[in-house]
Amino acid sequence: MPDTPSTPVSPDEITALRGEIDALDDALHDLLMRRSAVVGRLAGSRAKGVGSPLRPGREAAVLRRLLARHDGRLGRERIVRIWREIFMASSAIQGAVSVAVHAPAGETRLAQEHFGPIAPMRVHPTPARALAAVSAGEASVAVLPLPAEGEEAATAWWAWLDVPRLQVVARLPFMAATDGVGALVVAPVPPDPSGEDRSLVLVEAEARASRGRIAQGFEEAGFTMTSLLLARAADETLALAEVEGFLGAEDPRLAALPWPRRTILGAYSAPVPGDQP
Ligand SMILES: C=C(O[C@@H]1C=C(C(=O)O)C=C[C@H]1O)C(=O)O
Repeated sequence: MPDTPSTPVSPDEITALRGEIDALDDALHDLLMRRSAVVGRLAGSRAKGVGSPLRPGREAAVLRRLLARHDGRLGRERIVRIWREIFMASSAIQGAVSVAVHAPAGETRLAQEHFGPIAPMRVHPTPARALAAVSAGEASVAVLPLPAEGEEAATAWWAWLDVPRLQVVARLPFMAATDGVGALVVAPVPPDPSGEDRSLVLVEAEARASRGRIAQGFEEAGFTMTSLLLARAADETLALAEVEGFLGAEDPRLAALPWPRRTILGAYSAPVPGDQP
């Protein structure tokens, strides 16, 4: 409910308040122009090398820092929305970003919220087609459904992701959602750490390995697991674990897993709490 002022505001006061807003808009606009000039220097410095301009981990770190200092009447979710637009405007300065989506459960909305309404977006009938568009350079990223329990190992996109050429770099939405819809972003570049991350590890376990046994394997190797899902095939069980932290290929815990085939599919920022209802 909007607040209703207890005393009426005089026309003079309204004019003064609007004048204050105009001055603030000018200041915001000046800052946005200055910010884009700095982004342009970063892009021109070659510090970022070639390839995708997107740094999902850096974006998450910026947002987390701002949310930690946030105060006042703007909702936290609004701050995320405003900065998503700023990030995408900055990315556009550094190179075009286009999105290939496979969206059986409303993932297109998540993709639009994350990459903005201006980024070219194409919906593909299968995850494989969306990934092929990224491989062919037709799209910068693919947005794919979250892995789900009980998927067929033969068709689950995450079971056949061509890592390290393609990797999971972000999880949508950035702010924890209550409707349960989520998506993963796959890019032809490695993820970058945000400071508070989770990684995806795929292992190939024995055909009849129990969930408890697999979870125990991860725990005994020293991982803190946040989720585990299984895809059964005739001759093996594929297990996808989401674990705490940004995992490097040299992490000794990987070598401590009791299965010879283990692959890091990528990493992303841990979801940030949303607005309190
Ligand atoms: C400016 C950069 O590039 C992009 C834009 C960002 C921004 O506007 O802050 C942050 C991360 C990148 O997606 C950067 O790498 O820092």
